[in-house]
Amino acid sequence: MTHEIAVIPGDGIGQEVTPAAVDVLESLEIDFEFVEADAGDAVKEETGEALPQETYDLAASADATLFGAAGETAADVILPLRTAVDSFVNIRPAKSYPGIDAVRPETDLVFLRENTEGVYSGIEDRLTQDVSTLTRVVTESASERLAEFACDYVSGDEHDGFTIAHKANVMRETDGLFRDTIKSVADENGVETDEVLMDAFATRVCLDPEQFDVVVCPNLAGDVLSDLAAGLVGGLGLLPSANVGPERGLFEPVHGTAPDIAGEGVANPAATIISAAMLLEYLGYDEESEAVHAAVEDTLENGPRTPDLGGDASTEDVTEAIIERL
Ligand SMILES: NC(=O)C1=CN([C@@H]2O[C@H](COP(=O)(O)OP(=O)(O)OC[C@H]3O[C@@H](n4cnc5c(N)ncnc54)[C@H](O)[C@@H]3O)[C@@H](O)[C@H]2O)C=CC1
Ligand SMILES: CC(C)CC(=O)C(=O)O
Repeated sequence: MTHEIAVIPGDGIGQEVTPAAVDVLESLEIDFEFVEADAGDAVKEETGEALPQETYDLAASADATLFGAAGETAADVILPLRTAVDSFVNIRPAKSYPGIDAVRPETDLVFLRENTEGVYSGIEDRLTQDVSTLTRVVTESASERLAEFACDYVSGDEHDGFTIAHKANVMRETDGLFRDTIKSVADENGVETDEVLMDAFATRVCLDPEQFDVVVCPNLAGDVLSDLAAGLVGGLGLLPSANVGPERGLFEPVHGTAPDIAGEGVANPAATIISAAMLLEYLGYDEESEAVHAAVEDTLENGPRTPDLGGDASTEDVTEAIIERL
């Protein structure tokens, strides 16, 4: 069966790391049909639209989407694309790798980030010159859907329940509803949970990441805390993500367009290639997914490495090394 994969490189290093991940997927003998589409700052400059309707429609109908990054228009691109695939959870693993210089080499975390609401709902107003407001939306139904996914995710021997990170001591109604709903679904499913205030989490995870495993968070907290975890493991070039919906998924590195290195051919492709491994797993290619993870891990450990990891290799060198190992 052919799977249609939408490929949306976007801007900056998205144009470098996305083709690298497609090369890796193409090197596997899987019947994928890749369809490329535009989104981001460059297409907005040309056409006036950051997310052309045909790109949205492609993501909404493809079996899976591989996305790179968008620049200033990121919110106008990635948020609707996440909606296009009905992805209610953003899975963000943050782990350190042997051979990589990391602040906390013992880190092995997975963030399950609520992906549809919170402060990302886009309800913002400028009431007067002096006053602007933002409405934060939290629903029981979205929290339940995330909790059910989290319960499923931790079933099996690998995990002992999950941690809920929130700020319900201040945002009593919104984070209170989030925390209470998730806890109640977990209790019904016999899944163990603990909870932590997200500010305390930020300190504790830096001091001792091993006390955490799977962390369920509201949307913005998941974004910020996973970037923080990137700092513990060696940088944003290592953090992949999967936006998962019931029928489709969108896979993207956590990083942005990296304007400081864009165009130099030295962006670390690991985050996007690991995102492609998550895409393979989502579509049921478990063996191929494991092989890609293993090839990336071996390359990270033994080189070549891009400059962000202390090496002097190019994006292309690293991609070729991963493909050779495959
Ligand atoms: N999902 C998306 O499309 C996102 C887009 N952005 C956009 O990207 C632009 C730049 O944002 P920044 O805050 O600078 O974040 P960024 O993630 O683009 O870069 C932060 C730092 O990490 C480094 N970095 C990131 N990815 C790397 C990689 N693969 N290899 C080596 N080094 C890497 C960059 O060189 C930079 O020093 C902004 O316009 C922002 O709106 C930011 C985050 C996510
Ligand atoms: C620029 C944002 C819309 C992208 C981002 O950082 C995220 O939500 O993952």
